[in-house]
Amino acid sequence: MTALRIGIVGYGNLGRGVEIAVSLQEDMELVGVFTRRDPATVSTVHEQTPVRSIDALESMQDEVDVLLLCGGSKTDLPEQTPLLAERFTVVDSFDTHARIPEHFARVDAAARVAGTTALISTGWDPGLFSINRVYGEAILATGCTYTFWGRGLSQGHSDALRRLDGVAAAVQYTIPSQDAIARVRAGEQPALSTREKHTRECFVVLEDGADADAVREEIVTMPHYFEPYDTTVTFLSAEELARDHQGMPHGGFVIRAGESSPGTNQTIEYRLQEDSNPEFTASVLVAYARAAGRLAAAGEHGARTPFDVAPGLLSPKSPEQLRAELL
Ligand SMILES: NC(=O)C1=CN([C@@H]2O[C@H](COP(=O)(O)OP(=O)(O)OC[C@H]3O[C@@H](n4cnc5c(N)ncnc54)[C@H](OP(=O)(O)O)[C@@H]3O)[C@@H](O)[C@H]2O)C=CC1
Ligand SMILES: N[C@@H](C[C@H]1CC(C(=O)O)=NO1)C(=O)O
Repeated sequence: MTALRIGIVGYGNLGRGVEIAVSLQEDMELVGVFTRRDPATVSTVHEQTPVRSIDALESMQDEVDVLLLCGGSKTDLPEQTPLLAERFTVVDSFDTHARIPEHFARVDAAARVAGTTALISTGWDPGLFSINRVYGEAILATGCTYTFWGRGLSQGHSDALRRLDGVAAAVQYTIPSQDAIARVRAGEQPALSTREKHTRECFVVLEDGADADAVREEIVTMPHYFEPYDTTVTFLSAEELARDHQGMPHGGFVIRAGESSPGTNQTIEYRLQEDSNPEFTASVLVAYARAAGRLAAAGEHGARTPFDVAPGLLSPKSPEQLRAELL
């Protein structure tokens, strides 16, 4: 069987994770990394991984089956996904939840005209957690659904910080409210506002001459990312960031607490615990790359979300093997 030829667009935490994840797949091969920076300045996990300018994609349409787009959701993917969907089958991890409908529409328009396949918002949230929220609400029609993240490093929120003028480097940790979790687990089915479920802690290295108060204000008022939350901002040196904030663990869980009949309680829970958020997310993207290749081969054109992708398409096993081994 011909290996699925994968291209990585954008080489940061997620791109590095995809490079590793692809190397573990027997049915895939990595064509290379495509970056907006000078390729000579980008060092990869595996020294044999080719690194090219993103411009090289212009002439490589016939050399890549699926592009995995590893740019940031704040500013990269809104531009890159629809543009690259004009010529390639693409998979992204777009995670600005409030903007997913508009992202879907733009990518879908490009992919339909081009006759390509585009899977958007794959990952774990949006992604695996989204799927479990749908399962929960479809199965337990009466009930409440809750999502809690962390304590861990959100890549999307960290990326959003790094895009601000005056910010040289930054990370963001998401902290769930233990009181909110306790109330949910006690079966209260509480109505919880966004602010009551999580707080956000930002650690920011300023560029020389940057105005700390102005940066702080930009952060805490940032729509969708920080404005709906109680957010703290701590400024530190590049040395402190490198010393104290290297790991990228994360995780969380989705709970659907409901009733199948009055007084008969049912609970569905799906939990993730990640030593490395980027490596886990990359593993999800690579599984969806397999699905995207199959959907493209079947002539399924346009944009799709994880809601639209049958689980079996993610597996390297054949439908016959799945029925025999995992059903
Ligand atoms: N759906 C989900 O569950 C999840 C989604 N995500 C998404 O993944 C996105 C990417 O996260 P992450 O990989 O951590 O972001 P990074 O900031 O590490 O990388 C984003 C882009 O920035 C560029 N870049 C990386 N390093 C440098 C550098 N040293 N100097 C200049 N540019 C650089 C790269 O593009 P280039 O090579 O072209 O310069 C890269 O693609 C997040 O924004 C988030 O939206 C993440 C986790 C979970
Ligand atoms: N998209 C998130 C994945 C999860 C984590 C998260 C958060 O901490 O706010 N929201 O969704 C990420 O970029 O890490």
